[in-house]
Amino acid sequence: MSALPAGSAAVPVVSAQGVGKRYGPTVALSDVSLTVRPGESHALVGRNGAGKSTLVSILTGLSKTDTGHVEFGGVPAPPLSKQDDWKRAVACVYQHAMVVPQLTVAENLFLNRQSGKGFAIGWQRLRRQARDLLDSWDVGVDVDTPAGELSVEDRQFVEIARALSYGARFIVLDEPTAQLDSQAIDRLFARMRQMQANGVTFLFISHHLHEVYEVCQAVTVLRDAKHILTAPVSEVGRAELIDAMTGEQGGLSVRDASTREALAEDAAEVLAVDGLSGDGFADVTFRIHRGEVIGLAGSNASGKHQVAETVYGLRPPSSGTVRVDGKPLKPGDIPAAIRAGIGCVPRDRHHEGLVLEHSIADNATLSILDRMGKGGLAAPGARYGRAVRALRDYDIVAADADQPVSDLSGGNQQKVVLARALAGDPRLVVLINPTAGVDVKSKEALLAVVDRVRAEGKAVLIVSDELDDLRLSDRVLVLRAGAVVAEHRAGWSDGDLVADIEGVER
Ligand SMILES: Nc1ncnc2c1ncn2[C@@H]1O[C@H](COP(=O)(O)OP(=O)(O)OP(=O)(O)O)[C@@H](O)[C@H]1O
Repeated sequence: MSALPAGSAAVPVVSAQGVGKRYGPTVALSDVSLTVRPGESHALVGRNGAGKSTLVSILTGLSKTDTGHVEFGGVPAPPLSKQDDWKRAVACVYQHAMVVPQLTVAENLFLNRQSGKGFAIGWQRLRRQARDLLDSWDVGVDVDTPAGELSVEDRQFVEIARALSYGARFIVLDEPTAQLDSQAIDRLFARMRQMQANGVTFLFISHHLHEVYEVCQAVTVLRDAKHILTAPVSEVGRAELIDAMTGEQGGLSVRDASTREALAEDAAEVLAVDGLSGDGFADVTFRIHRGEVIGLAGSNASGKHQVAETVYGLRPPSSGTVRVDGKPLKPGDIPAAIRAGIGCVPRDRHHEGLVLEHSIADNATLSILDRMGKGGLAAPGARYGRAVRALRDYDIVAADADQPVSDLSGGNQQKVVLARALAGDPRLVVLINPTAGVDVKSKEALLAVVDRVRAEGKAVLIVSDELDDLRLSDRVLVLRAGAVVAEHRAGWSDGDLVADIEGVER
């Protein structure tokens, strides 16, 4: 396939018409069309399971349509067997790294593309080519760094540069902001605008609708596998967008802790963290009582994740103590934390959260197998029953509870992780970015579940980049450079909290 005709407003960069896709009984896409114009950033939004990733897999040559057809720049998409042709047309930057972590940036960029006769000459040229490529797109990353050591932000830029080096000028960004803090998001958006000005077109997937308004010019909404609307962003209001996504009228409501009754004076203490220090944080002290929610806020470098991960035993502290119900917790020991009554939603559901090839029922009950039957063998009926309840309680879109978790959309996988965290009736729930990848409406449902378990008397620790997640908190502790620098009681204003997170005066 030849390179895309650039800059021609008449010929769409990509045009998908009447696309249909089934997975067994599941209709993932039904008669979906999408047209993306050159030089725009086009948002693709929809609730969890709406079909966004399925459409992306078709637009990037990873899977085949059952019906319909796709064109790039007016030319029919290549057959799936011609992956090099696909690479010249389009690339997707996923939330999860598509680089080989042990290899350097230069090797990742030009892997399998080395030329030059002698080995030594080849390597030098490879490094120079890599540096030239990154310089030409203004990406300030050292080409000798092992890719596994890159920040998420730099890794994404390297992957974008790699796509551009194949000639692709159409790039799909699949929830690119999910793991970035606000400063990194600003940098990403600035870079997107700069690349757009240089002829790059983006398809941008995000559950954060304000980002759609900030960086996109057009938006397409999918719902229940169908195309609902495509319009210029300037012509669709936020409420209308949410209505299109949900098929219902009415906005969102996330309960703010300031609207509920104050915590009882005599509420028992569940978690006591004293003088806790470790990798990336120092001397952190706080308490959480029954029925109380504490939020931890800060940039990605603030140490907030490390504090929470130390509480649930993923990391050993260098000093300080964690006590649950007055009893010291064995440091760095997750099973001990679970036995002490801690349930957690970890930071990365793929590595610490789920057994992807197992069913929803297995995953949702993983933390409580020992309690459901002798020797960890729970009766299949009991597990299935619990899982069916989880599907309902957590708004999980799935064919049934026996479906492997790997078949679920990203947001629905996250809901299974939350179901599992709460399945064991823990005393303390530690939630790290609990609504990452979860659509706006499901987020409301998940936060309502967290509020319910709080009302039942559990203690909750929420670490999140999202202000909506933190609104449930009685108090939000702000960390900067590993230290708690501010505390905000429920009812804080967004501006004040963000100013403290960023460390700027207001
Ligand atoms: N490999 C698969 N096998 C079976 N079903 C699948 C498979 N991949 C996706 N599905 C189903 O297809 C539907 C669409 O999923 P898709 O991943 O495209 O949603 P999404 O819009 O990307 O959601 P999210 O926002 O949660 O990422 C879902 O019902 C999902 O369970």
